Amino acid sequence: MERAFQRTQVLTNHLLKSSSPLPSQTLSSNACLSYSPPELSENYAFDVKEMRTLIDGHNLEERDWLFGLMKQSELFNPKVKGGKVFVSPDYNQSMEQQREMTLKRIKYLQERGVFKGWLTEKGEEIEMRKFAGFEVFSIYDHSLFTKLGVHFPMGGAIQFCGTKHHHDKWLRDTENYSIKGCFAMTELGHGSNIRSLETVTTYDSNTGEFVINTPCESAQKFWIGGAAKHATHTVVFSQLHINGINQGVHAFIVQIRDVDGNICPNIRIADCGHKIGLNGVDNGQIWFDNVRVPRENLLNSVADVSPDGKYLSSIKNPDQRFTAFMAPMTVGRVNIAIGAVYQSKVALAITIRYALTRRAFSLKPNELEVLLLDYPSHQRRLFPLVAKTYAMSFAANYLKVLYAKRTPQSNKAIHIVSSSFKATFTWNNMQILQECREACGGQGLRTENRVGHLKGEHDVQSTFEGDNFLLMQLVSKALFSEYMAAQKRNKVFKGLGLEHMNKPCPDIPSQLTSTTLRCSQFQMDALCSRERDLLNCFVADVLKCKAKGENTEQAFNTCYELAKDLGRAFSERAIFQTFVEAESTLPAGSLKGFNPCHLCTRRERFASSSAFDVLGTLRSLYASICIEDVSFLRYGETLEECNLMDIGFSGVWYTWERGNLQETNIRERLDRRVANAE
Ligand SMILES: Cc1cc2nc3c(=O)[nH]c(=O)nc-3n(C[C@H](O)[C@H](O)[C@H](O)COP(=O)(O)OP(=O)(O)OC[C@H]3O[C@@H](n4cnc5c(N)ncnc54)[C@H](O)[C@@H]3O)c2cc1C
Repeated sequence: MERAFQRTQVLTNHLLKSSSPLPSQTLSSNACLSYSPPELSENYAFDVKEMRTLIDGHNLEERDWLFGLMKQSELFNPKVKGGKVFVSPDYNQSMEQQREMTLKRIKYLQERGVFKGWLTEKGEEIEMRKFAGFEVFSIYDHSLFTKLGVHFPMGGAIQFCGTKHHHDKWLRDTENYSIKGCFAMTELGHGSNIRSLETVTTYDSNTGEFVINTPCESAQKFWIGGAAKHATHTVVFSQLHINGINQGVHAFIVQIRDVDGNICPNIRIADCGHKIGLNGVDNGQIWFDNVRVPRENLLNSVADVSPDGKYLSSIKNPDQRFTAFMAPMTVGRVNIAIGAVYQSKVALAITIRYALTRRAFSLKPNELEVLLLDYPSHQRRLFPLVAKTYAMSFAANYLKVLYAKRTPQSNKAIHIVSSSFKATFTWNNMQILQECREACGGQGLRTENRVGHLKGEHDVQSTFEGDNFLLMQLVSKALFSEYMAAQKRNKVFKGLGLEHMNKPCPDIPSQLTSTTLRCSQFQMDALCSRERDLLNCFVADVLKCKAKGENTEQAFNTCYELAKDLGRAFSERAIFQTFVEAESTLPAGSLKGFNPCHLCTRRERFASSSAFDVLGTLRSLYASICIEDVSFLRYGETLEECNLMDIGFSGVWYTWERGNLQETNIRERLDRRVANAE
């Protein structure tokens, strides 16, 4: 017995020791474990604050205040490391705990006045404040971002689809979170195809009430963020049947829980359960069993029903009415797009810091192992993604302003640009997260290091608020309509950046020197040529299909591949344009005219390149990634043009890497390559 006790004692001591950190004197510090944050050891050749002002773009103080609020509260799990406070969710929490935590965080922020004016004030300033807020939430946690991203759009639907009595009745309570909102559009049977929703609402003129019903299982609302646990109200999207005529999809405010959180009569709710990410959001299913709501709960800015049951709308065309209903919903898409940019920034910041710390292999015997970021292959993996993220930042800033300053005339452009940017940014984001995960090796898989975890959290971005694939098709269809309208009325292209179509096709210079390749005009010409080429091909192919008897939808279906390429070409040209515009607004100074890659200031081979201009280099890099696109090669008019584009890509890289080869004639390299190939 005593021996057994002794053995247990020995084992207990052993286990206790092995679970505590190893005593430091047993291991000497090794170069591969020493870490100094780049901001301490690197001599930045540019003004970091100036760069932040440029890429964050607006409401910097507001953002810092929000970060400060998070750092002050235990709810945001603050931890002090190296004299700095870091906040991040506790990744060990269960789904239920994460949901409760998200709710508590929202309440904490609300009590400190973060959402003040978000629904009750109007104008550009408040819109930009909201965007800044969403960007900060997205840096912290996708669940916080998304839970607010379904609550405030419900408020937005009331704001835009409702009229004064809705505003007076609902907006203040929604803003101060005494009403917790959700947005019930998707059904089990219909997600992308919203026009075919199966929920049915009829009007009872005897009581002056609408009656909302889920007539079949496929009509149950599905995936509704906030519905499973917390939401008290929802905006329901439903077909409106008046006197036996279906007037199409309309939106109604419905209370689904009372103040104590009990589910209201004739409503059934189920939980969608655990997801691959975003578990701090309680997604739910909802069934409406002939739920009655007052006539006033129809959001009636576009259409109304009179007390005696007459359908009234100034928009007679059902297609236009549907578009008018959906127009205010673009804000969700804008928010997702801007959130994706910040996720890319988070992942790249973590990965590049890791690459500035981690050493692997020596190139010569007995030499210090090489830092990951000193490997050209590692630079090649990460720097194009940095360039992409800068480009997306400028494009996001443009999109926010476009939305904040919206007018009825700009709604179409917002719809098309937000669709294209949402799809492009979220796809880019997933590509960046995957590359970053791999570039962090095994550490990328540790949840605490965020990068791998973010993949699961953000995967849904390509699906909600419009499936990316379908959004890109929508963009191409819109471009087709622009083209046909311009031709039919014999008018010039105006808007969406398509004005280049009014000019002759740009010339690609025969002598492509590195200076030409780095010139923004050449890059813009190249991207415009690709867009022009694809748009011409797409229109020609759709018209050919129609001539063979297909209707327009069938023709779009047949030409899906061109539609996809055209959507991408439009996006990349539009994004690039915002880069050039952002650059042109800057005075020459710290951000124009320093080392091409501040991440590499201590690398010898960049030491001689201090005359470079970081934004110009990142812009060239972004252009080169786009120009590399296979579809450009496929649709280039001549073989020579294709090859020029091909060499354009390597040329930009080549000059960037070598730094001082300003006068290299890239054509010579092309000729050599073509000769070799033959
Ligand atoms: C975590 C999460 C949260 C969500 N939150 C909400 C919410 O709060 N409120 C809400 O209303 N909804 C919400 N949704 C639903 C979301 O908006 C839908 O999932 C989305 O609209 C896609 O619909 P679907 O899932 O039915 O996909 P489907 O429409 O079935 O699409 C499936 C695939 O088919 C493809 N496809 C569809 N049609 C075509 C076509 N014509 N041609 C070629 N390909 C096609 C699509 O590209 C897609 O890849 C949420 C979803 C998730 C996963």
